[in-house]
This record gives sequence, C-alpha cells and structure tokens, in this order.
Amino acid sequence: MHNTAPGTGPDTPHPTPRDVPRPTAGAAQDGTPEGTALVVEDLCVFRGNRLVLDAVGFSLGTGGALLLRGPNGAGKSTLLRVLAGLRQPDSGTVLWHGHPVGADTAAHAARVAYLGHQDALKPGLSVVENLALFARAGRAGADSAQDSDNPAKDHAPGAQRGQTAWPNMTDALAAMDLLPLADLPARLLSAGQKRRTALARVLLARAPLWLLDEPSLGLDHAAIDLLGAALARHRAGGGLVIATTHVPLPLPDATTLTLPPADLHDEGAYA
Ligand SMILES: Nc1ncnc2c1ncn2[C@@H]1O[C@H](COP(=O)(O)OP(=O)(O)OP(=O)(O)O)[C@@H](O)[C@H]1O
Repeated sequence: MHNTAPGTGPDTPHPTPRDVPRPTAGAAQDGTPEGTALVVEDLCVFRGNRLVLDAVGFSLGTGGALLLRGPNGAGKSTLLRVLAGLRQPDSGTVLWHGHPVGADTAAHAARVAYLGHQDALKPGLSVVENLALFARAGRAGADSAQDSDNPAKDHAPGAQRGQTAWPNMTDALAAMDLLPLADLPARLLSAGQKRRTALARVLLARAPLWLLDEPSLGLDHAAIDLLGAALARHRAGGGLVIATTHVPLPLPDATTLTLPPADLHDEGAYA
C-alpha cells in the first residue's frame, strides 16, 4: 500500500501491516518520496509481555487519510498513541518529512491533534469556555486532560505545513454546529454533543496531523456529515488524517490498514 495522497486507494480491505509497501518512487534527498509527510517503519510495541504491534509500516502523503481497522484489542489505539508521541515504540521509526519525530518531541506534539476515546471536557465550564481554555493553553493535543503524559499539552499550535486554517473559535463552533450550545455547561451535554465539542477542539488545534480514535462515536447522521466536511477541509489544506473506526467514516479515498486480531491466548500475555 502506498498511503499517499487522496485518490490513491479506496476504503477496502487491506493487507496486514507486514504487507504494506514502502515508498520507492520520486524520492527526495532524505529518501522520502515527494509529497510524503509521514513514514512509519517496522513499528513494534509490547503491552505487557505481548507483541501488540508487529512490524507495522505505512506512509501517508499530504492530504492523505488512513483508516485503522481491526478487531477489538488489535492495537489501533496503541498505534495512534505512538504516532501522537504519547507512548514510545519498542522498536521502529516514525518520520515526519524525513525527520524522526523522537528527535524533537515538542515539535511533533505541536503538529498533532489527538482525539482519544475520552472527550476530556471540564464539566463545569461551558462549551466555549472549554474551547477557550484549550486555545489559551495552546494545546495541540485534544485529549490532554486524560493523558497526563501528553507532551502535546504544553505546546502552542502554530502555523505549520499542512495545517488547516480554521480562522477562529466561531468557525470551529459553527463547523460542529455548536453555536446554539456555546454557553451550555459541558456536564449538560449529550454524548454526541460532547464528541462534537472534542472535535471542535481538534479543529482549533490547527495541527497538520489529526489522530482520531473512533471520531464518530456517539454522532448522529447530521453530525457525521459535519465531521466529513471538517475532514475534507483539513485534507484540502494539506492536512493528514489517521482514524480508527469500526464503522464507515466519511473519508473518501482513504486507504485502510487492517491490524490482525490480538492473540489473547499467548502464554503470559498479560503478565
Ligand atoms: N496495560 C496493559 N497491559 C497489557 N496489555 C494491555 C494493556 N493495555 C492494553 N493492553 C492490550 O493491548 C491490546 C491493544 O489494545 P488497543 O486499545 O490498542 O486495541 P484497539 O484495537 O484499539 O481495540 P478497540 O477496538 O477495542 O478499541 C489489547 O489486547 C489490550 O488488552
């Protein structure tokens, strides 16, 4: 698979990670094909004593989208967290425009907007206050309240290659149809409304690399359409999207990486 620019492959069943082809053509000086923003090579991650990610590799071009699929426990969230810099891989490399992301974790944190399973809103603050808090703190990670080890939370979003120019908070609120709810305390929001607020926070991060863990969780049809429009706008500006999902997502031309099922019968897997 070449998970490169949009249009390179349909959302169809995909070979397992070991089969994902590496970029070969049009290499730049650093060996990265022109237009390729993210290259992941031979990533291995253990959880407990069990190898959860085994030699995962793919590349993604500017404007590209990758769907991570696989059964429960296959390692999709683990992979996202590694890509976000929230967890170190046991081996393998992640390159951003040819440079290892581990060499400058602050720079990588600033280019990532990460949406975890948890919406991580402050219940006593309104929607707009939650977003303002995030914007003031300059957080590039969207799940920082749940990730105390999130290096993204201390770094201001800034203009970067491939970022989407969401001009202001009003625009982000409107994109998720949150203007009528802007003054409502987060504790009064429904599950889908909370998810929309967490997604608005992703937009506000102005980060080129969106890492979204089941972004459509709890969304109704109208909200999924809004999500689709936001994803398209981000990609049209050169942004990248990597999303885990168990359901169809509005990500046309995304390539799919299917992680194999976890072998939970390994002796000592959870030791
Ligand atoms: N602390 C831990 N120690 C050992 N194994 C763990 C630990 N945390 C998670 N795991 C295992 O890591 C594996 C990958 O989990 P992960 O959350 O990445 O899967 P997933 O593909 O995102 O699953 P889902 O579709 O259910 O969200 C699982 O089999 C899980 O049991």
